[in-house]
Amino acid sequence: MTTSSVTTLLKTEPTTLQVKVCGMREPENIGELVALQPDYIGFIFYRKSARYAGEKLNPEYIKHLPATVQKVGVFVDESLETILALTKKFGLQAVQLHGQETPEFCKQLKQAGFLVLKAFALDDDFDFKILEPYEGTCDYYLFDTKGQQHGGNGVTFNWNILENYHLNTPFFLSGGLDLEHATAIKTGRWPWLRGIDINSRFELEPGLKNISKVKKMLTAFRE
Ligand SMILES: O=C(O)c1ccccc1NCC(=O)[C@H](O)[C@H](O)COP(=O)(O)O
Repeated sequence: MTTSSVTTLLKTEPTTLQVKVCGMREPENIGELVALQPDYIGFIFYRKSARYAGEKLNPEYIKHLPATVQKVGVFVDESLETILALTKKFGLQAVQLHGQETPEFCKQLKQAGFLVLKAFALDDDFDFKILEPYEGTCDYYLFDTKGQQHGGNGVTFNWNILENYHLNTPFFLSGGLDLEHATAIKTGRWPWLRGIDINSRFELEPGLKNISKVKKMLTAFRE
């Protein structure tokens, strides 16, 4: 098989979209979510977030969640030292970076064995060229909506901008996703889309998810 046919295969082969549920912190709520077997569960370690999980999480409880769900720590311009300490404390397999983290920083975490999602805040003027130095330094990009907060703004961006995506790193779609978007996302207009990230549109209050609503989204992506 030639390099170009491998590339074509990789870009067009249908894949099941993965689902990440972000902003969890209440033990019972976490237990109910994990029972639904999402692909990823996200804990926010950014103090200014309304979903900051930090001290609320019991490290032993989080460490021993079933291995079927990958645990993601969400950080904003945090030091490498702190990220490494928190991943160890809570047994996290993945890190999601929502600040101005450099390609070198992402690479260090990837080389340390973590799955790395680098988030970018998109608006209509976003230039995907700025992602070029990040190629090969992270596992996924996470395309979120540019807003007042570093994340969790609850607003979608104009997905038409994704037509300009020209790189080779698969990405997660994020930013204000709700049940009503499931069909449009699944129609698969974006060859490099590998998953979705849901958060505030599935909350009863910040940090507490509406489990039956999350279940509907998971079902929509698995049928
Ligand atoms: O959710 C937050 O409060 C948050 C704060 C700072 C950095 C990241 C944050 N969330 C990260 C996520 O992965 C969210 O799911 C993503 O931003 C989308 O959130 P939403 O627009 O509420 O669906």
